[in-house]
Amino acid sequence: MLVHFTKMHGLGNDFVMIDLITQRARIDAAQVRRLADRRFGIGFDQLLVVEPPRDPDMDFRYRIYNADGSEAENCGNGARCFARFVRDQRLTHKREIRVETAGGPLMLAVQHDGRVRVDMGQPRFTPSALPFDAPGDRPLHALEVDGARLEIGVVSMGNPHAVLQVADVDSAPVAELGPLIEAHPRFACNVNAGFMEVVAPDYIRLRVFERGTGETWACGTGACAAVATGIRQGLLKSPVTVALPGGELSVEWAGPDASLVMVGPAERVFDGRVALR
Ligand SMILES: N[C@H](CCC[C@H](N)C(=O)O)C(=O)O
Repeated sequence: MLVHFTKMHGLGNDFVMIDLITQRARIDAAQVRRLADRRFGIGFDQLLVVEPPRDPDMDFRYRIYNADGSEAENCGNGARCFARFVRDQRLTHKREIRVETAGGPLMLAVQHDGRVRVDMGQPRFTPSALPFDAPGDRPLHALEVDGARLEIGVVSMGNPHAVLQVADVDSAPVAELGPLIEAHPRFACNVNAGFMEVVAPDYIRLRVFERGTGETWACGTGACAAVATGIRQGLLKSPVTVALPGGELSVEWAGPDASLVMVGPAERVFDGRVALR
C-alpha cells in the first residue's frame, strides 16, 4: 500500500511525517527501521505519525519513533515540524495547536515569521522521572563511564536527558561517550546524552547523542535539558541561545514552577509516496 509522506527538518534534525488521519497504515518497529535507513529506505532521525486525539480537548495526537524503531515520549524539533505540517496539510487552520504526545500535552504556536513556539512543559529533575537509578535529586550526579567518573545533570522533558558540561563541544568525545551514556545501566529506559559548552550565561554550544538515533544535528528537548540543568547549576540565565551543529534555538525558563519555552524553525523539504508492508 502506498502512503504519502513529507520530509521535514528542524535545524537538520530530520523527520518523515505520516498523516494517519486521512490515510491508514500499520506502523511497527521493523517498518520504522526499514524506512529510517538512509540507503535502503527514505532516511530520517525520527518518524512522526499524526493521528486524531484521544483527549477531546486536544487537536491532534502524534507519535514519535526513533530510527532504531523505539518510541519516544517527546521531540522538540519534531513538535515544530508537526505544527507546520498539520497547517500545510490543511488538517487545521489554527495557529495555536494542542497536541497529545506520549510524554504529555504540548501547546504549539505558529508565529507569523514562520517559526514555531513550543511550550515544552516543566522539567522534572527527580531521578525517578527519567528513570535514573540515584539516591536522590541533586543538580549533579556522579556517573562511572568507561572507568571515568563523570558529573552529569539529569532531567526529564517527557523524555530522559543526561547533560555533561565540556570545555569544547568540537573536541568532545561524543562518538565514544555518547553510546556508553545512552545505554548506561542506571538509565532503565536509556537516555539522550547532551554535551554542553558554556560560552556565556546566555549562550551555550551543544551536541546531542540521541537515544535510539545517535548524534543528530539538533535536538530540541536536548536544548531544553541543557538550559534547565545549566540554570539549576547556576551556570546559565534565561533566556539562553543554544547553538547546535544545525543552527540556533532560543530557550526560556522562568524557574522551577514554569514551563520551558523553545522557539525555532521548521522546514519542509519534499513530499513522496512509500510502500508500507
Ligand atoms: N531521541 C529522543 C527523541 C527525539 C528527540 C529530539 N529529536 C528532539 O528534537 O527533541 C528520545 O529517544 O527521547
